[in-house]
Amino acid sequence: MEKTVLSVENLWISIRQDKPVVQDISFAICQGTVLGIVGESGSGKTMLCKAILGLLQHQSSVAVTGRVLVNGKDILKISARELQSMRGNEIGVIMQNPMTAFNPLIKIGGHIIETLMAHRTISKQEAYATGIAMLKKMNLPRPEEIMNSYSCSLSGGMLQRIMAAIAMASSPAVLIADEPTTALDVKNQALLLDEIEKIKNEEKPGIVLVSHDLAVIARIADEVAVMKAGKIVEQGQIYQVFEEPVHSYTKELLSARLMGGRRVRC
Ligand SMILES: Nc1ncnc2c1ncn2[C@@H]1O[C@H](COP(=O)(O)OP(=O)(O)OP(=O)(O)O)[C@@H](O)[C@H]1O
Repeated sequence: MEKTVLSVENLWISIRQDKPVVQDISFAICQGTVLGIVGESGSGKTMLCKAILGLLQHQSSVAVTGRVLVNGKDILKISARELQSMRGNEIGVIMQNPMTAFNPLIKIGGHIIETLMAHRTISKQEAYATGIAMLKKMNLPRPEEIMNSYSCSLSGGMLQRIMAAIAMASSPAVLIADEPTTALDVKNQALLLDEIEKIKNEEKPGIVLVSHDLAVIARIADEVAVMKAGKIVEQGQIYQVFEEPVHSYTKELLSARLMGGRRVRC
């Protein structure tokens, strides 16, 4: 039996004492398993990801209760310093918009070397060589040229795969990917999904993958959770939920996808 790397228990999130935007969510993810999260806009998917990344509990307007255990450590209880070290070391992230993830004034090589040196005891030269190897592993062409480029001169698809490489630099136990393919064209979507599949099979993190695109979830995820209005309304193995949905909202979502013979986003 694979080890549980992420366990979310009875998570509630409220902003400014309004109605909770995440309500009593619980799930667990094992090593090498992908949990896909789907649901309507505003259902709380991104807030859930932010809570797992420990980005919410220190905000005065946000109340977070429950437990988020990464490798057994509760993200919601640890100090800001411990959290900083866990992010990058034990939790990696691929965000939706690669353009905003990189400082436009720092070369890609600078980002990669800084990340590697923050998490490993290595020299700048070793970090450079490791960076080149990481980019090669993500099937990025001409890695030396990429190291010497600024983000504005690279495509969104390339930046997204570079972000995936950086996220995996310290082999984190958990990878959070919130809408990683949304800003990409079909070809770059496929390339990024190839890389995420490779990461899943070779490095075996537990992956939370949020996507509006049910085809993306169907391709990569092992399990799926369907969110509506802050709650998980249905959860299970991908083939089970997609082939025999039980909740009316899941049925609606799946039928909407095929409406008019065209694929639509949920
Ligand atoms: N900073 C904020 N202040 C107030 N409300 C917020 C804030 N951020 C998010 N919300 C609210 O929290 C709820 C959940 O938002 P969230 O971004 O998690 O939804 P989502 O499922 O990721 O949506 P989408 O698919 O459109 O990205 C929404 O009702 C949203 O309006």
